[in-house]
Amino acid sequence: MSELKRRNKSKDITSEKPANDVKDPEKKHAGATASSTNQSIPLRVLSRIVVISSLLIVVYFSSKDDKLKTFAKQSELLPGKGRVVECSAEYLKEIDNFEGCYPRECKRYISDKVISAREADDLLAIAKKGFKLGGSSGGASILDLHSGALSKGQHFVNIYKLDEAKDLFTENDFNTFRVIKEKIKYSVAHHFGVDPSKIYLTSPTFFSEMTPRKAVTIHDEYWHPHVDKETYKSFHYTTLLYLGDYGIDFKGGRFVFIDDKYNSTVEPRKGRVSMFTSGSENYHYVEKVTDGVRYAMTVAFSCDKKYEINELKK
Ligand SMILES: O=C(O)CCC(=O)C(=O)O
Ligand SMILES: [Fe+2]
Repeated sequence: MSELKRRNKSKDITSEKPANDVKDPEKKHAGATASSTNQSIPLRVLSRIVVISSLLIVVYFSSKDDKLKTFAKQSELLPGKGRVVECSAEYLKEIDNFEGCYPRECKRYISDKVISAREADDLLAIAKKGFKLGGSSGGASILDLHSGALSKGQHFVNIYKLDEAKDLFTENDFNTFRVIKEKIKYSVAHHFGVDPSKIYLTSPTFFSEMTPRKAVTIHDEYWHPHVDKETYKSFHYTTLLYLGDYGIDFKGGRFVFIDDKYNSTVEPRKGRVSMFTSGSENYHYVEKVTDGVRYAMTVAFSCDKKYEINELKK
């Protein structure tokens, strides 16, 4: 912009010069002077228009930045931070069918106190063991320990059917998963005011691995805005457990809640749990990862017992 201003300024000076520069009186007939003065007025106006428009452009873009607010920073240790949002009508209508599962309020809630960094590391080690045997050819892979689904190339394989995976996961691994899942479940029940025996672990519950690699199939395109309830029918409460740190282990990859006035970002932090009602009140997306590898676990709960999945067992 300063370059624009500088150029406009120099245009102004050039346009005024003939009017003031009366060194050769012979050339300075009244008509000639009048005509250069007339010319200088529109140029001055024009230059002001250019300056004002440039200012408006700057204001527009900086106000766009204001529409993105950080809700949870990676560098802060949050005991708990929530924001209440108005439940969508469809969500309430559906959830009304399930006794004990109706939330006190719809919201998103972030806590760094539910799961420790040590527990997150233990889970990460389990996830990495699995991902070693697969990996999408595009930027996003998943591993679902319940169904066995593992991204491999452009498809999915069942990890439990791979010879190399026979003794990959130990009883201890499954116990680690179960303990963490239970802690998350009780935390959801507590923060949404629902009966813990009335929310059921549901599918898909999975580890995700996101990289800057170019997407090859639609499954690699994790950055599209979506409503979880529409993507995954059985979801009523979504939780995300982050297994790495934004800005340290990877760049990009912030989680973004899309709201009317402004969007709110959650910066992943190891052990951070984000929980929210899965209706359209919590429309969201994940920014593209631009560097490093981002690991997280999606754990979801349904109010509908028919969507309950079994505990992990050896
Ligand atoms: O990993 C995340 O932060 C969010 C993933 C997500 O939106 C989903 O699994 O539905
Ligand atoms: Fe989602």
